Amino acid sequence: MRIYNSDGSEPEMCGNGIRCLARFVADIDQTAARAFKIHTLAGLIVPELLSDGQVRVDMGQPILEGPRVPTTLEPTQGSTVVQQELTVGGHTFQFTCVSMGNPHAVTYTVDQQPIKVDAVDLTGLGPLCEKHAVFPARTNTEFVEVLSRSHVRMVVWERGAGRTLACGTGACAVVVAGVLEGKVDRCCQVDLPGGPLHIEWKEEDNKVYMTGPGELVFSGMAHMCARAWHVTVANGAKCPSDYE
Ligand SMILES: N[C@@H](CCC[C@H](N)C(=O)O)C(=O)O
Repeated sequence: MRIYNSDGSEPEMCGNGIRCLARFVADIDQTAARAFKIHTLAGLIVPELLSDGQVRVDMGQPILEGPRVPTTLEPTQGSTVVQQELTVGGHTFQFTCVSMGNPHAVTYTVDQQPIKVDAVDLTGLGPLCEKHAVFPARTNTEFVEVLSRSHVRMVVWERGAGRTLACGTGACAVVVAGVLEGKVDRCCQVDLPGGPLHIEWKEEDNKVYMTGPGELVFSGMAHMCARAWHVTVANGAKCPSDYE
């Protein structure tokens, strides 16, 4: 799977995208397997269709070493950046930095107070975080409110895409960061503006598992460039006119 942000940049992974891809493949080929191994720039990712229609995804192990996230923020726990202070837009945040193949900066506090997501100035702060010099590959930024140890709310400013309704890799990073900060349990519901995701960071294998929906919203046809036709033809179309 390859994916592009709306600014044209190519991220390593997309949690929403991989659930949608699994749902799409299963819907167009009812005989297809119920679990898929999908190569991404973040490595092998394994989504599985559940009997209740949800998609559970083995998202792999989080990357926690600061330079590999990447961030130049000073590590606070071994090589991991946990609750490191950074002032952005006149406010001080405590960022925990996690890579799920793509980089995330997660904060549960603003000016030493717990975040209330409804009060976050996402369009003001998001671009400043995304392009801050301490994030050399830019970053996705998650602002999180704790409802209980097994339930949080988040809003996200995505690298290359801005405000979005949901971010699967972001929800995973939020739970990993929350566990590292001692704020949430390893199994946690994450409410996003687009709906909830269930995240588990398993102690046994150190992998993060994401469960959520993938739903058909619309279907349509598009004329694609010559390069894209190779993909379509390889998938069985006889000629471009099949799609006209
Ligand atoms: N903007 C992200 C890539 C997309 C993430 C996605 N929304 C998700 O669901 O994980 C990036 O540039 O890393």
